[in-house]
Amino acid sequence: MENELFEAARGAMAKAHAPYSKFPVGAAILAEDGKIYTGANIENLSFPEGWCAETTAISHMVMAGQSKIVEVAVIAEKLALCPPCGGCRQRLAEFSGASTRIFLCDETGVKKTLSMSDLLPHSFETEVFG
Ligand SMILES: O=c1ccn([C@H]2C[C@H](O)[C@@H](CO)O2)c(=O)[nH]1
Ligand SMILES: [Zn+2]
Repeated sequence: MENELFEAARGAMAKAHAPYSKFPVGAAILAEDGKIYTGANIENLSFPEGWCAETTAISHMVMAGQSKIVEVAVIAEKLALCPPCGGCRQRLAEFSGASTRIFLCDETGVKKTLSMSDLLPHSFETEVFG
């Protein structure tokens, strides 16, 4: 599944809209239903209005009715590895467990595997919202 997720993330990266940063990113999420949901970064001329590949993939997963992430793969065209940004770590954590695996890929495959708790230790938790 690791390899399938890598291929899906790479395919998603090809759809990035990143004319400003020229930094295409692709993400693929394996959800509880066994399906893969993909995303790419989508930038905007008004720079802060763009968003990340992981965020697009989460949107696709949620709109398909899924709320549990099993595994994630992320790939960028121009970096050896592309660990999710802080905001995406928080968004991924919303639908993950501490041991959910995140595969950091380059163009040849999975290069590093981290857990959600590696990426976001001491994450925000509260019982205030039930
Ligand atoms: O984990 C990351 C980090 C960055 N980006 C995007 C945001 C922006 O479009 C470009 C450069 O930061 O890469 C992602 O999609 N995911
Ligand atoms: Zn991000």
